Amino acid sequence: MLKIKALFSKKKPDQADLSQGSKKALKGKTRSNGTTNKDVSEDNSFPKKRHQDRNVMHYSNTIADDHHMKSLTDELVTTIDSDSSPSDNITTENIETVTSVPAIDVHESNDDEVSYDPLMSDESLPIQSETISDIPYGDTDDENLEDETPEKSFLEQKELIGYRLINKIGEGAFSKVFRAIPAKNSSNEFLTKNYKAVAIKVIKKADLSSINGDHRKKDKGKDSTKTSSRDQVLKEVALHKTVSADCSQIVAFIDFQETNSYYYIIQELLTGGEIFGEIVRLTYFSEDLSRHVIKQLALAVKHMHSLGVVHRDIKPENLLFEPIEFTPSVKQKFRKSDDPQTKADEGIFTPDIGGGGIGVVKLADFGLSKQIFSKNTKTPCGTVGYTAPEVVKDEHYSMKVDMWGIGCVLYTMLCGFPPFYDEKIDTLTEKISRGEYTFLKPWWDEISPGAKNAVVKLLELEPSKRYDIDQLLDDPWLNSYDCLPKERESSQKKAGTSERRHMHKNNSNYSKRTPRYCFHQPQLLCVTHLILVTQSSVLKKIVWGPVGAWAPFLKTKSLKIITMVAQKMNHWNKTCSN
Ligand SMILES: Nc1ncnc2c1ncn2[C@@H]1O[C@H](COP(=O)(O)OP(=O)(O)OP(=O)(O)O)[C@@H](O)[C@H]1O
Repeated sequence: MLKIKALFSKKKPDQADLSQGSKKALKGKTRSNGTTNKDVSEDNSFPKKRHQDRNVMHYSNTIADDHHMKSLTDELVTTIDSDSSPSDNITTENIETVTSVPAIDVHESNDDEVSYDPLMSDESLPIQSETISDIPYGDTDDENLEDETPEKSFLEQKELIGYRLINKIGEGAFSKVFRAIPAKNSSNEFLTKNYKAVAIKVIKKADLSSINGDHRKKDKGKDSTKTSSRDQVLKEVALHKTVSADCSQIVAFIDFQETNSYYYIIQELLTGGEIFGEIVRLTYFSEDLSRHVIKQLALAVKHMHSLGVVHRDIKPENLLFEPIEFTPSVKQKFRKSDDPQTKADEGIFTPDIGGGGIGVVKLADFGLSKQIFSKNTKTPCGTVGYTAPEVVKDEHYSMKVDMWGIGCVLYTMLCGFPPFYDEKIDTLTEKISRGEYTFLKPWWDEISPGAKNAVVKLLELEPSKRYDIDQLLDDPWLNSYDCLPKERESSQKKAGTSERRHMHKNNSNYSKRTPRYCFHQPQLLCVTHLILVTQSSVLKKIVWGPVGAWAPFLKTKSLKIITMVAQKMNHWNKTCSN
């Protein structure tokens, strides 16, 4: 089955992902463009709206009634079924009728396009007919002028209604992500109450059809490809909208527009960027900071699983965060494997707030998410290094694949390199299918048995023995705090599940020792960056068609990564020769 969603998500092996993510981290982040963290779902005031531009279709943000949801669901299920290859095991027995997926209200404004909202009355909708060019730029406060002045004139701006693109903040394989502001004097101005700025993922339709290399689709002709890509985007949006409602650990969905040339997914802006970049910056996270991230991720996954939705692409690149003020350590603590010259200070961890500049963490990117309605699904997807063995082995899998992904993230945060890596995709696949990973010395020497136990329970080969999300949330390590006095810790534990929502502090109790080890260089995160930077042809050997399809589109990695790797290798070489 061709998962077109995978094409949107430039799915790639883990280290390819790492390289991609670090590119952004290394070029630095803008952490000053604040937005409130208020969940959009709290605001019921989104108006139903339409505009009369014949070139633009508007998708209102309202939740449709059951009838509408059923018709969209039927359409999506049809899409899934018609998109399946014989090897897929998604049957109608496995798929119950979706009643929880809110439909996207699609309003016809172009005669060539289809309307999906038979129940929406025109009279009930305020008219939104302004275009961005109608909106004056000069009505901003002086202090906000810089934040609100577009960096340049973006092509993508032309067809976008009610938002002003300010600057590009990210790029996927088939999308660009912009920081934008709800335009003043537009019907979106009310959004500024909750969102000073938003993130807009722009997918160019032409790019989707040009990269859709699935031979089955080609056989069906261009139109079916176009329809399938569109359905896939609508499905991603519908799932994003569903799962982000009432969950503050998931990036909020705000709005969606489709125009002649683009899809625009408007979402909450997380100004810190990806957790991945922070792992590269800090080399690894302390146990308390790792907990801080995993707890929030676990709550997001708990919410998704309770809705029957599996994310299927949990990785550090898909965890975004809001920055917090950094408080330097009074005396920086090092692990014995650290290079004191280059190890960045994580700073002081503040309970309920975070540390290392990382505050609120939210799960993003629902391009591979799927609503499953029974235990099993069997669609190959995901990012190779973080993929569960049952997926690699092409067996049935379920929600437990997300638990494996959490295990990979936890492992990576704790030590700074992923649990499974091999230059050769075939060998990597083998390692994953055997669950072959180790707590490598010296990097894992100072990591607590509790943390290791959590990793072991998450990276359990047999899905039925692997932690489920509730077991993870009850894990003793996840609910203990290195930084807190024991009395406070036990009282926090007694407080039960409500405590799960709080963040905890670390004053770091790691011992400071001088490193004198010969490092296993190829296992290290930064070296794996280098390997993939220089040997990207490896990516073309990816076993899965859907994943292979994006391989040629992977971008050349930043020179800065190579420079950083060279510096680190220089240090390791020196250490080895001592
Ligand atoms: N809501 C957001 N707030 C801040 N940055 C974002 C947001 N959404 C995406 N980004 C940034 O834009 C980049 C690309 O976004 P996204 O991952 O959604 O695109 P994609 O095409 O799905 O990419 P991928 O191929 O990695 O799945 C990400 O690296 C992320 O850093």
